[in-house]
Amino acid sequence: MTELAIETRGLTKQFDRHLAVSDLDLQVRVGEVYGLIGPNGAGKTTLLRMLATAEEATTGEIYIHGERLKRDHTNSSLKQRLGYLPDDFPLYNDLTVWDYLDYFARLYYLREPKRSRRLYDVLELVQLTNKRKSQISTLSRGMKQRLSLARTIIHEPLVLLLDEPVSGLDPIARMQFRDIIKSLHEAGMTIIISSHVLSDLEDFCTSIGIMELGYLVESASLQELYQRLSHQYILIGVWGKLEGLIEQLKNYPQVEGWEIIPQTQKVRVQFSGSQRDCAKLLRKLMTENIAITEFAPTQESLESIFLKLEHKQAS
Ligand SMILES: Nc1ncnc2c1ncn2[C@@H]1O[C@H](COP(=O)(O)OP(=O)(O)OP(=O)(O)O)[C@@H](O)[C@H]1O
Repeated sequence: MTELAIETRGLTKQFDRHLAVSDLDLQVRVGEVYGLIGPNGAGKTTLLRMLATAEEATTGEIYIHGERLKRDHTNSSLKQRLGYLPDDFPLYNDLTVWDYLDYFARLYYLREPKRSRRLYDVLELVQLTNKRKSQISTLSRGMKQRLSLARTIIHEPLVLLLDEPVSGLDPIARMQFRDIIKSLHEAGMTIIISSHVLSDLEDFCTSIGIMELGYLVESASLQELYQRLSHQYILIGVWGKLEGLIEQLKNYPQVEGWEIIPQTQKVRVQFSGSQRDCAKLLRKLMTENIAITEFAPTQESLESIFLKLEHKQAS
């Protein structure tokens, strides 16, 4: 079994009488991008704050790479492995991008020449190299968020905790931010990223957890969710009449149904087979002389899978 980067056991946070996080057992494997979804007030921020040691747990335990994480000063090297981007971290508007990052690098005792090299590397990763001399106040919101991410990873953490990092960003800024997360994932980092919108996370998470009212109500790898709940669809286009295609579909065991798309020569087929079965269907249609112009298998979107889980608030 792959090593766990993050594990919590019975993690609970109570504010007065209110349970913000309730008896939570979370497991995130090394190298995962774990999307934490949940409506406002579900407990995502509180959970991330506890993982980042910014908040004390009422009860329960946290393990990072198998080592118990404590809030006291006994495990500073373990804390160094964490990078935390809160949802409201202030930037110092009067500083330049370079000076800002340099300041944080010094806090982590990075010395020259390593410090400058690290700054250049991080700036390149977040695509802000040409803005290094700009004052922070002149940056766009997307650039500021990428700069915050740069600050979060300056000390090369192994585990990254990101609280709603793309909320409030426009679609292009979101895409740029997502591309950086993908690079960090490829570099082997373990990442938890929260959002109340599933579509923000869908294209790069490897696992998803759903929180509701302090509870982790679902936690699974995307692969498992797809296997459990997804249907595959194949869009098939033909040259000429559709009758020949429909005849073939009627006799094909894994075809569960189809729908003709009006005013086109296309059919949307619901298919229960694997990728290999898909290839077999295509070969069969070709040998039956069906003039295929398009054959596009598509997996059901994560959004519609989540609706089936009936966590409607989260999806
Ligand atoms: N310091 C605090 N004192 C009292 N209650 C708190 C405190 N922090 C959070 N809460 C409560 O705990 C619950 C969970 O809040 P939390 O911010 O963790 O949720 P969230 O899922 O991150 O929501 P959002 O998407 O709005 O950030 C909420 O009901 C909130 O009001």
